Amino acid sequence: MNPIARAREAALHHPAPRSPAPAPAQPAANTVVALRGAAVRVGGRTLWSGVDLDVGAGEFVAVLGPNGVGKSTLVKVLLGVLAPADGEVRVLGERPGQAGQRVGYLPQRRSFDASLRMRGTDIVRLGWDGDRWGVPLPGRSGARRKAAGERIAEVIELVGASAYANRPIGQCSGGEQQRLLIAQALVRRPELLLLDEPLDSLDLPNQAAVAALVGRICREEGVTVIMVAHDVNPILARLDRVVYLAEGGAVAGHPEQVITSETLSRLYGTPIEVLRTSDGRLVVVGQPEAPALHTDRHAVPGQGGRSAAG
Ligand SMILES: Nc1ncnc2c1ncn2[C@@H]1O[C@H](COP(=O)(O)OP(=O)(O)OP(=O)(O)O)[C@@H](O)[C@H]1O
Repeated sequence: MNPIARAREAALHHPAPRSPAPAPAQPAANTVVALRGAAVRVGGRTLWSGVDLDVGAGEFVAVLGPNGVGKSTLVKVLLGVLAPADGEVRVLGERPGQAGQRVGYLPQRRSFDASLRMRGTDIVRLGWDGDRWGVPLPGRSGARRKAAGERIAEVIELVGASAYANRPIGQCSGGEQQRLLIAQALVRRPELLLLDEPLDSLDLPNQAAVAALVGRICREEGVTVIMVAHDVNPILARLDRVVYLAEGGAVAGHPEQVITSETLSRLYGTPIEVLRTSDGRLVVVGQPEAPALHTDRHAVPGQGGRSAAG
């Protein structure tokens, strides 16, 4: 039986699993993110439900799925910006939004006007004291300023941005801007870093460079990373696990186990084919779009499904 026929057979006869395996009742001690039976609703529509997920300390996890399935919305739930409609969500042992600076966040791509005079260091500094702009610091403000300056320089060095950090941000390339924004998210030494499509809009060399940087931050700095990704390939070799979201739930596990024709066909209830190119890249064919009107900034005109995993 060919892969499509096998997938169709599996999709017809085995309903999509709501979770990859029976979840433990309580998260393990080193669990950074835990979801139990979580569901999310926006605009009166349930995006996903019955999601069980554990992310352990120091893991590098990608959140994948078709456009509009609710990947960014998962990040908003973890940030505490949006309450889950059902189930339980814990971030660093607390309710979402309660862990403060222990969580760093890089939103979906922002572009800077070429004429913006703010320097890279100013952008990084916003991550340190952006919430206190204009408010004089009480007491030992000189010592605090010095500590802030040292940490900002340290994190700029960490992301390899020292050479251009004093340049106006609008004159930095997309990859340089992204490194500085990652530095901004890291400046308060978060234990968990939430990155929403940080590789989007970057050319291939910059995707590889930023992927390597995030992998290094995870391995060497011990930061747990959850990255929403449109294409898994640039980070595939560095990932501990992937989470594929679907309307009916989620599947999490090692990329080799999850990104398969059988698993994705079962999850989405429709035949999906996963192909591996000669250079090891994964290509997902036939992945459905979310069942709602959605402005699809990733769509390629004339294609029925995505041509890259994610
Ligand atoms: N506040 C809101 N009110 C109504 N609908 C919303 C709201 N926020 C998000 N949505 C919708 O929810 C769906 C999921 O959005 P989300 O941005 O999480 O998807 P995504 O998987 O990250 O998509 P993409 O890959 O295109 O970035 C989309 O259809 C979006 O239009």
